[in-house]
Amino acid sequence: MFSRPTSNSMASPKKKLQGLVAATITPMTENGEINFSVIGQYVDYLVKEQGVKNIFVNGTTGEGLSLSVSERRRVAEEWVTKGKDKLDQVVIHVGALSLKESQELAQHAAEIGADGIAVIAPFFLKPWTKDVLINFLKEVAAAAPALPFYYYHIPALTGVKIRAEELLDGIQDKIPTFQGLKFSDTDLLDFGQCVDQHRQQQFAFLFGVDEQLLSALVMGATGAVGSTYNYLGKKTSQMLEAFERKDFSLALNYQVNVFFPSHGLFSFPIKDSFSSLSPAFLPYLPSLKLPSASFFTFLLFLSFPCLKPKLSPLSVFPTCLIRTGPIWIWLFSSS
Ligand SMILES: CC(=O)N[C@H](C=O)[C@@H](O)[C@H](O)[C@H](O)CO
Ligand SMILES: CC(=O)C(=O)O
Repeated sequence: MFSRPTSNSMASPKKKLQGLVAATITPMTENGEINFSVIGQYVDYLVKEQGVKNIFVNGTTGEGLSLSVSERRRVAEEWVTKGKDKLDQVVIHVGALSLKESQELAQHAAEIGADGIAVIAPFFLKPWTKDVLINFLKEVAAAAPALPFYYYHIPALTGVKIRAEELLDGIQDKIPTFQGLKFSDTDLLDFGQCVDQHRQQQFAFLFGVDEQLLSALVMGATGAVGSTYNYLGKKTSQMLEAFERKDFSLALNYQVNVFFPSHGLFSFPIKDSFSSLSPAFLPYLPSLKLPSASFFTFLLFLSFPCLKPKLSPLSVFPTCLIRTGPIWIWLFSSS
């Protein structure tokens, strides 16, 4: 499973990023400040309870693009510090609309000792060709010349539809630190072609649609980055083991029964479920006002009591009731 040999093709060889990578949420206090005090606890939870030792910080799930640059820097620092000697790799997402901010974050990630950086395509004034996008990525990567660089392909959110396969063609000539792709899209043909066309280079091919991971394994994924590995890390490892043993029916059973129920749940309800860590940040705050988020949170609570590792289902119930209160009021008043 996820067992490609380590790369020696880049300027600064580092251990290869493989296996499960949890896209961490960013804990906040009720008044919207970052709650740094729980990050150490979060690291221990991932390692001990979920067996996950790689993290992806300030990405989609971490609401990185809703944070200020200074908050992003401090969040990255805290994860690196608390993860020291406990986590294998800490990858920091440093994408931004401003090239200068992105470069600042990349340089900062290198200074604090992160293990890699990832960048999404700028999504407001968008790059309209592959070359324009590559030029942007190249300038960011150059700000951290010793760090492995990952392109974070998430076209549904960025609106940048340049196929990953096209982007990867010749990418190491432009970005010598290019080390892999985080592919958050359902186009498995594009993903499979990326893997197939770069077998020699030993890049990391990290899949990012958790509900489809099994299909991506078949296409040659070497790892997976996702929000659900925060709380389904153990179960996903079991799916990976089943896949490795070629027990495809069991692997499919995991994929369908464990992941399909959570399909379409993005960071805010997932975050609600970790309410001991924080509510969601703007623009999702206050998540209590989002009926669907509250509803899904409730379902999530019922389906995955493990989400609140320190709490018993009984102690979680009043919280569920309070959080889903608006839904019940709405349901009763509209019936
Ligand atoms: C849009 C988004 O947040 N995608 C995540 C990673 O890229 C996934 O891990 C999803 O959260 C996950 O597949 C649940 O739908
Ligand atoms: C899932 C993921 O990679 C992210 O939240 O950015």
